[in-house]
Amino acid sequence: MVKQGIQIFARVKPTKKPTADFNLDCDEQGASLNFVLPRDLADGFVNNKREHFKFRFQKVFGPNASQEEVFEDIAKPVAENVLAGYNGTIFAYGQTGSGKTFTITGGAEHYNERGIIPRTLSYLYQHFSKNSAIIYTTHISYLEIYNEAGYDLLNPQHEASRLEDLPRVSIMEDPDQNIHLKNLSLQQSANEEEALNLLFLGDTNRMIAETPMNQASTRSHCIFTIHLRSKEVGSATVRCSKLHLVDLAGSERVGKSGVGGQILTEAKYINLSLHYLEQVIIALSEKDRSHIPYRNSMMTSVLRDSLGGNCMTTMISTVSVETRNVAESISTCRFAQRVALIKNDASLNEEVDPALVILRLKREIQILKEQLALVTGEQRSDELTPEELQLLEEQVNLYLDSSDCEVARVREKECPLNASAVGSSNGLEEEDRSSQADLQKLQEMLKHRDNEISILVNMLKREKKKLQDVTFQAAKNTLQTDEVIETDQSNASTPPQGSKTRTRVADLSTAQQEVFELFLRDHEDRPTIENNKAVLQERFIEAKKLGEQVNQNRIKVNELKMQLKKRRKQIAAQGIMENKMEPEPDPLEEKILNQIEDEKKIYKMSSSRLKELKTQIEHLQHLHEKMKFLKQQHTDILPHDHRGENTGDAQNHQMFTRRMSLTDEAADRQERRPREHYSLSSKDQRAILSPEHSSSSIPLTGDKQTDADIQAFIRARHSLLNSSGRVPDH
Ligand SMILES: Nc1ncnc2c1ncn2[C@@H]1O[C@H](COP(=O)(O)OP(=O)(O)OP(=O)(O)O)[C@@H](O)[C@H]1O
Repeated sequence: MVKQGIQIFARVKPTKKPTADFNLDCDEQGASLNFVLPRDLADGFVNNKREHFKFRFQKVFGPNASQEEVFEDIAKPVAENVLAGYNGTIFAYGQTGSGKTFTITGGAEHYNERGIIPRTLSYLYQHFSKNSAIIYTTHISYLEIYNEAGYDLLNPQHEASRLEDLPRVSIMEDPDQNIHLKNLSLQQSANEEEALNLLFLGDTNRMIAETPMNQASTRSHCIFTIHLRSKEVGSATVRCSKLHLVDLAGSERVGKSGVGGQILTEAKYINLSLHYLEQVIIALSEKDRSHIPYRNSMMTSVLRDSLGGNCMTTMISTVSVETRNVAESISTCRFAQRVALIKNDASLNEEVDPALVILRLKREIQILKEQLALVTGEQRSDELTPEELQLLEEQVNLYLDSSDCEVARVREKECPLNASAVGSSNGLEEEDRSSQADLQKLQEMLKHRDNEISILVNMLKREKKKLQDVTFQAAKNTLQTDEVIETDQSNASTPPQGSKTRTRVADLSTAQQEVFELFLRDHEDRPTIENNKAVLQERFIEAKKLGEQVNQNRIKVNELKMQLKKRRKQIAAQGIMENKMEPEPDPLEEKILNQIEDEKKIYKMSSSRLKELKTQIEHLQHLHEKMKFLKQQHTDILPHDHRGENTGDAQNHQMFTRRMSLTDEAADRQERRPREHYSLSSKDQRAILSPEHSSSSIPLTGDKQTDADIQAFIRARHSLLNSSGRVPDH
């Protein structure tokens, strides 16, 4: 709020006639207007009439001051305040013919004679066009107060008609003592041209008459008002201000005006209303005056804000320095001095856009209705519209995204126990996510192992079949050999070649037996593999169950969390409704929190068991890897064994040797197996297979290719044993 006295200015009308003695003094504080009245000899030599008069103003405009100068110094600052959102008033006061209309509206002859109204309009519209960031709306009203009656000068239907035909304006007052003018039209003007047209229309309708002192005397008070509404783009705040530009009727005394008839009546009314104006001014300038008689006249009622109210007001005293008008001029200056004592309280007229306020209130009502329904448990009977559904979805997402931390913080302040529960449930979520990933990994691993096991079982089946074939072939060979022996025994002369053959047959028979034993032993591995497979399946089933359990836990915890949020919302809404500052402990909320804790315990147990299972499954996987490697070795050898079947004794022996090495390794792997059934002692085998052992000591077949194979096998075996840290005994 700005506390400001009414600014007073004086303007001296130029004159061609001889003038009274007056001068203007200017200093830093303003200017003063000095009058020197000549001593009237008719009053006698001895009289105490005052001869010197000095009046101070903000500024005094001499006879040569231009309209532009007056506008710049008086109207422009007021217009700027109006643009900033303050109310403003400029009123001209002076006797008839002193230049009030010339100053406010301007002369009719030259463009340069444009007065304050057209110049202010021009200034405002120029400002609007320069500031595109602010939206301005301008309305104009033009009120004439003639003989204490108000008329709307801007009614387009009554253009150039008689004053009586103009709409009558009446004053209404609301309980807050705000004045409203009924029937006064507000005409919107989008640009300067439209505003000037309105000014011209109003001026045409004004009551003008010829008086002895002014050929075109305005016989009424006229108030031209610019209503300004400004709003920054994107802002909800609106500024509304008014600028009253007032041209008062002449303030001369009736006796001096030299009029009669209707003009005399007018003069009386003018004098009366100016008298009331003076009374208001005196009342306002006096301290501790409780009652200000604004209601005495229409003019003071309308200008109520401008005089001692929410307005920045400026008065222009128009004076004539012609000798015959000096007394009136002094009277005008005296009046101005009193006006200068009045202090106004101008405040920024800012308000929130009513349309936006309505929108906001509607939203608030909707939210409150929803909260009420939530608290009272009232159900909506109608279905939600798609817009409502979308809005709800957005709100829920927004709440879930942003409110967790906020809620946690708020709850932490309210109850540390709750905060820890929320925090722990967040931790639970993280654990849950990592366990889910573990579970998935384990499931994949189990699937993989399962496939491997079935491949191994198939391989074992194939091997079994092949060994059966080999056994069958060996039995067949034995039968044939027996036949040969029998034939040899029946011959008296047995060549040395025959005894050699028998020895070979005996060797072959032993090799076949070893192969058979190997088959049996390999066959014995099957239960181990089957057992491992069964254990793996068991673990898999358990892991699957636990996975489901963990999932159930997670769903349950989420449900409980939703319940918790909903409950807290209800409690908060209830608190708002009942205006409770502190939230009371809620048993239901406690119950939900306990349930969350229980679920958390179950979850932790399941989670740790899943970890155990993971270790076990990894161990089993390791065993299977080992078995897979051994079986792979076995499978690689088998094709050579088959070659042995076809190529005779040497290949059979090679097969035997390889089988021996395999058996040896299998024996080491499976310590539980008895070694007695080997046809060669373990020591003998090692001696044979040791790399240090000279190649000549290894029983060779005589076939170059086969012998090379045997040597390569021995080297490979040795390097394998070395890499696994098992160096054979020497
Ligand atoms: N400063 C000025 N410069 C030139 N001419 C002026 C000046 N002031 C007034 N006049 C002229 O004096 C005449 C009377 O002025 P004006 O009509 O403005 O007086 P007024 O105070 O409005 O009188 P009324 O109260 O009777 O309406 C007009 O012809 C106007 O052009």
